[in-house]
Amino acid sequence: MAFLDIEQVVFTYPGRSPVVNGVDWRMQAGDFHCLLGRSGCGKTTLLQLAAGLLRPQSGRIVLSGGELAAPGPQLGFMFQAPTLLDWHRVLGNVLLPVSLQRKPTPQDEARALQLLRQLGLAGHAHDYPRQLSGGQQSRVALARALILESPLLLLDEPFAALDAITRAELQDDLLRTCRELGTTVLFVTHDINEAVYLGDRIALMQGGRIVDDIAITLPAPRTQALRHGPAFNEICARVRASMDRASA
Ligand SMILES: Nc1ncnc2c1ncn2[C@@H]1O[C@H](COP(=O)(O)OP(=O)(O)OP(=O)(O)O)[C@@H](O)[C@H]1O
Repeated sequence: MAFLDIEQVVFTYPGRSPVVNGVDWRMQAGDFHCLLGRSGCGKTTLLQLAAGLLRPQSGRIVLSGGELAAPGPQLGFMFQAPTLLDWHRVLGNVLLPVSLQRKPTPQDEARALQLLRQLGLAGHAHDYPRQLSGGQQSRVALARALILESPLLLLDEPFAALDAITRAELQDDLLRTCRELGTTVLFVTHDINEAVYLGDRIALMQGGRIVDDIAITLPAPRTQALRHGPAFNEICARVRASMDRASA
């Protein structure tokens, strides 16, 4: 049995043709799954279905053996914009998913501070978001997505707005933290290079369907040097060719 099982899922916005059109996709526990496709092919909609934020018109989504009805603590999210609360300090923002369920304990605070330390923000716990750079705000959003140690993390182009160096650093932070926690990840991107660097598998989406699901056979843990090697470029070319075949 897969950890997250998307079975024959169809979703249509009112007055349009189906945006997700019979998706079958199985994700194994502990794997890093990238969902790659051109703009407008339905990636965000599929992620929102996987999160329980949208309900499929037909088909079903099964998480750990149970049908998914609504978002809950089993899921962590991060979107393209950090969406921090301006009136809360960094620590309060990281603790928000806990605060929505109960009063944070000293252990929760210690965990939040540890995540901030791991993400290079040790000295910023009591700053407000407006005092941070864009990359630092994204790190806070990542810590917030990780605070509940949810078994499934859903990320929608979380680093798209960042400069290349900050983006590479955050990719490594994300990989390291998810490996340590054994998190299953669904990461939406339209960047082939990013998908190959991060993914254990890449699902290609085209016209509302998953048209390929490619295993990435690069060594782990990934290091930035890998990006300059022939194996990396060869896999990028293979993924590109598969995307071109699907859209031909
Ligand atoms: N709330 C909505 N109401 C109506 N149509 C929508 C809505 N959200 C998305 N769509 C349409 O559904 C299609 C798929 O959108 P979606 O955001 O899922 O694609 P995407 O692959 O994530 O795109 P991008 O990479 O540009 O973010 C697009 O044609 C979009 O215009």
